[in-house]
Amino acid sequence: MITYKALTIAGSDSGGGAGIQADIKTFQELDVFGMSVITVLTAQNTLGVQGVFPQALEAVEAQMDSVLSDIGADAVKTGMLFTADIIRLVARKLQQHKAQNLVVDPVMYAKGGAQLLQQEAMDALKQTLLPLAKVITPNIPEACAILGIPDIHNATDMRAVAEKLLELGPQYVLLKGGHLSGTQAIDLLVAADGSEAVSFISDRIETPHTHGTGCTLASAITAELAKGRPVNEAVQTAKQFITAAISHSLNIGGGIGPTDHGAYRRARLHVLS
Ligand SMILES: Nc1ncnc2c1ncn2[C@@H]1O[C@H](COP(=O)(O)OP(=O)(O)OP(=O)(O)O)[C@@H](O)[C@H]1O
Ligand SMILES: Cc1ncc(COP(=O)(O)O)c(N)n1
Repeated sequence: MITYKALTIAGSDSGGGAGIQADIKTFQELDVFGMSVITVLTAQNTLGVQGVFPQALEAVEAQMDSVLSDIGADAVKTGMLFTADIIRLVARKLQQHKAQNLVVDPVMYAKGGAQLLQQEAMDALKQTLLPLAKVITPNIPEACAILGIPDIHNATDMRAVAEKLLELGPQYVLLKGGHLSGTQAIDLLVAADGSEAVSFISDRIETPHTHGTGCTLASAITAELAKGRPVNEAVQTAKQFITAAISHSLNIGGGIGPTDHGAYRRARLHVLS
């Protein structure tokens, strides 16, 4: 029986691999009831982003009020928010509804390069949303953009970048190393309470089909936090989930294909049977 509830506040990806669609699939696969607040509609496929249509602020506010005033959420994730006004509204409503277990994925660019956060929205992200987060999950280019520093290119520099991000107020920073080269995909978790940094390491899978990996990882963390798991355990399960999904990524469409959100469950069923 599903008893835990998670909410994603993000953009819709018509292609189904990232955004709201990836998040809801991930919640379902991890046995958590999924709900959504759609901030932006994107016309998107494996080839790129063909259109970006921000929703009216009233529409975003009404969705948040509907869900949080009645059903509530054990954990909340934010993804593509696009404008400073949407970010400020979302932050205000999350505080008003006393949202718990907030995971902020500071989405800035799609894999194909399309801009998913307006340049002038960076200050709003830093000042209003990041301080509310339990966990933030930047990739390396996003982390460096937030800090206003040049991109880093090796895993040893990740610790300093992640710790600098803690100064912006989140309780944990999970810095994703998917954009580095090398035979391993290394993510680093650091905590504001001073506990030991932890690395989550998997073999790097050779595939171009990684559309939506960041969304999927963050929503898997959110699902596990909704169940009451500690952050370390939530990230560990999420890393297993995304590694399985990338291992079975889908060569559909003519560009960067999505991952298989069902792979983690199927692997576990296989082991259990
Ligand atoms: N080729 C790969 N093989 C194995 N794991 C990977 C690979 N690429 C990314 N990952 C893992 O996938 C997760 C997402 O990392 P990534 O750095 O790709 O995020 P992202 O760039 O934010 O994703 P997106 O662009 O989809 O938002 C991390 O756990 C990362 O280590
Ligand atoms: C609506 C939406 N949210 C997030 C992403 C990032 O995912 P990716 O970088 O894998 O394209 C995206 N492409 N679309």
